[in-house]
Amino acid sequence: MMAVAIHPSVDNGIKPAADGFAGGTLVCHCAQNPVKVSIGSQVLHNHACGCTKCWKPDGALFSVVGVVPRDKVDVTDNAGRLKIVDDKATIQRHACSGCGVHMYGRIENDKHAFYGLDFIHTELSPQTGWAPPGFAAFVSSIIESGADPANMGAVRGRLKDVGLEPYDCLNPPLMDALATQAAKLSGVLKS
Ligand SMILES: N[C@@H](CCC(=O)N[C@@H](CSCO)C(=O)NCC(=O)O)C(=O)O
Ligand SMILES: [Zn+2]
Ligand SMILES: [Zn+2]
Repeated sequence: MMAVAIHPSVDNGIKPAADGFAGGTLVCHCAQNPVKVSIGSQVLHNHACGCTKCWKPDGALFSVVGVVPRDKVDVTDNAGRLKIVDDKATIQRHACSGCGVHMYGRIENDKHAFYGLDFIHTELSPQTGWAPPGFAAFVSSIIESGADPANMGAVRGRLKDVGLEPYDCLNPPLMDALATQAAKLSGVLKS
């Protein structure tokens, strides 16, 4: 049986991070005058994401998305074409209105555990050396985009085979960070 396709950067062999790698340029898919975003940091918490909101390349079941400090994100070319996909979402995804690619996602709520971090897709960069995805998040959510529920065993099996532990939310460290922030905001945990 053919292996389940997850995402091109996973299916074609996950490439390791390069020591000392400190960023690159994200380029949208427009053939002319692409939007370009300069990233001055290695990516953190990179993961495969099955949610309905993260940008996926054509034919992929998952996106690959990670975070960088928002002050390391600089739109250098054609910023005027960026539009916010859903300004009510926690993560405001700035997409190219020409090709639809999401260039960065920003959290504007300064009480959010991940405030200060922008979400990016490193596959948009010609540079190599980005930290690869380390786990798979929101795996069950691919069903919301039309994936066959009967195929979930095969999908989770394939993710495990390539070393991406499947979770139906985020991984334990990130879920702990969200819960810690909730406990601090409610006063249960003194900060
Ligand atoms: N089942 C929903 C889940 C969507 C969801 O909660 N996505 C997460 C992860 S995105 C990157 O890891 C999230 O934090 N979303 C906030 C937002 O998207 O603004 C679905 O699939 O839609
Ligand atoms: Zn574009
Ligand atoms: Zn997502």
